[in-house]
Amino acid sequence: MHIITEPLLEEGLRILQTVGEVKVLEHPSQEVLVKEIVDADAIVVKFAKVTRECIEASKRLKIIAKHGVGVDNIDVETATQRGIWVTNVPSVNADSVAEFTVGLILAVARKIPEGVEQIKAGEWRRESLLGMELKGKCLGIVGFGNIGQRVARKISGFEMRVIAYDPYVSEEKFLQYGVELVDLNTLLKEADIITLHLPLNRETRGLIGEKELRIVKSSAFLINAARSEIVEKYALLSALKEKRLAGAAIDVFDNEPPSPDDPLLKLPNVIGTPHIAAMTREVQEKIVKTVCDDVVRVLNGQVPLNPVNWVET
Ligand SMILES: NC(=O)C1=CN([C@@H]2O[C@H](COP(=O)(O)OP(=O)(O)OC[C@H]3O[C@@H](n4cnc5c(N)ncnc54)[C@H](O)[C@@H]3O)[C@@H](O)[C@H]2O)C=CC1
Ligand SMILES: O=C(O)CCC(=O)C(=O)O
Repeated sequence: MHIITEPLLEEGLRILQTVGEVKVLEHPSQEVLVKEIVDADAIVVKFAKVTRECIEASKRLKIIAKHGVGVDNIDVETATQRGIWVTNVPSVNADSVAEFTVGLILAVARKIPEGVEQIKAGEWRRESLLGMELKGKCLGIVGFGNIGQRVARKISGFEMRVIAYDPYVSEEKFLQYGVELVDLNTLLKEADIITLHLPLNRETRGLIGEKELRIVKSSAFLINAARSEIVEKYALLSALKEKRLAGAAIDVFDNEPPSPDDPLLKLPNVIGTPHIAAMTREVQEKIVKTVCDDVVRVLNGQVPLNPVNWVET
């Protein structure tokens, strides 16, 4: 039996049904997931948390397949210890996320959502919507992997200076994209727009905190379409309230969906979107096939094509 924790395109169900019965749980609580995972051979997961408790409750689990890139909602360490494959779908959504990031940059720098709100409310207060031109400004990309590199490529027509920080990518890669490699402090100091494209893990949780937000220009904007917890929420709130940061565009929240009372969403200089950077028809159709194909491979005794862990034999 395989479990799916959120609704899946029909094509995915069809592929999974070739190797067994499929049970769709719609956004299960931890309690339900711990119970349902006991007899599952495979689990396909979008946002549900596959914790140590879940993994330890499972008796037959062979693969936890992430419908996306970031595996921060899966306890990969415990899965690895127990010989369970964890897979993801790298790079397939990178172009859509990069396109969306460019959209967020334009939206926040040019106050597009506020303009839309004004005109729908029958208002015409153009002077309150003075934006920032991108030409000649500096874009700072933190995390220069699949998405970060595509953001650099897609923004090139805007004639910005592009700098990036990523301690794990070779210098040649930055040269190839015409991007300056800098350290994090330099990036925070010099960027007019800072955009995050790195995974959430022990090293990156809270990477952008009080100290870092005190370095940024007060005219700068922060874009977060990576993971919320990379930025310390209360440090960000203070920076925005005290106008030490001009604005932020955020696609990811610590509790999704966020409460309508989330203090970040109450701020006029914050744009929020409901985790939709990868939500294009093209991406969703490709992801579902890749994620389910790896489930089939593992249940047929083969090695998956997109493992994020390894299993000692
Ligand atoms: N909002 C959304 O819908 C989506 C969000 N994401 C998030 O974006 C993240 C990045 O995705 P990809 O670019 O596809 O992943 P990727 O693995 O291709 O690139 C991530 C880059 O971050 C770098 N990195 C790791 N630790 C770092 C650190 N401490 N400082 C600076 N750089 C660091 C890595 O070296 C790598 O080059 C994902 O992990 C996921 O959390 C991904 C897809 C959709
Ligand atoms: O759109 C989705 O399903 C999740 C995208 C995401 O956050 C990821 O790929 O890590």
